[in-house]
Amino acid sequence: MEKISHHIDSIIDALVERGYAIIPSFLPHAVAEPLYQEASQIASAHWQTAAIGRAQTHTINTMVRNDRIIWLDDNSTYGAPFLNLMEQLRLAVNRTLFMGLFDYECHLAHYPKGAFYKKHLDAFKGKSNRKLTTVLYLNPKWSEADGGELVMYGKRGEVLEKVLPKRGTLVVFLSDQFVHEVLPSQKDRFSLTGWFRLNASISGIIDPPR
Ligand SMILES: O=C(O)CCC(=O)C(=O)O
Ligand SMILES: [Fe+2]
Repeated sequence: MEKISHHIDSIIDALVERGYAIIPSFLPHAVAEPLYQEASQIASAHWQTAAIGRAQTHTINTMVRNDRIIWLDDNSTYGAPFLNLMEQLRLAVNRTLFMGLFDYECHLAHYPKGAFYKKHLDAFKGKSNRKLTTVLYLNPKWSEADGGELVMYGKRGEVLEKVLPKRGTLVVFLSDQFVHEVLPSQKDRFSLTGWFRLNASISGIIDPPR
């Protein structure tokens, strides 16, 4: 508990300072292991091909990404402790940064050998209610030779960070600020990707009543 609130404080400090945070060993082994076991045992038929965009712009393009996903619902027993931590993060961000984060959506992602996700932004300014992205890695062992790094880019296209998808590492960033990509993975790569969102009715599509 002590450790988690300490992590949440460092995430908030890093968000204020540079718009993103990378916290190795954020998720305790006892929470990561059941999630990993669950994810790695789900039969391949249950995973859906990941799409790009939502609703009208929902398209499947395997040239851009070819990972596979499963949305996590609130009833997931193995997901509950993680969702609980994200709720603590949401409340702390709202309390200190007044971001007005309303809810959190999250999916498991499986990148089989050779899978990647080319450079993209998770949200376009004013066009999406996704405000803050989280990525949590579940792989018990990962080395540089396994590839699959998350690469984050700065405003001039420079590389800001290359993150190895090691178990327990949490990455948090402002969804409309950082272009990023997942380099081809040399082996099965499991993660949880989520987005804190504004209430859809106040995300710039419909003006709130005054
Ligand atoms: O798995 C990662 O490192 C990043 C995934 C990602 O960029 C996404 O799902 O939008
Ligand atoms: Fe992304």
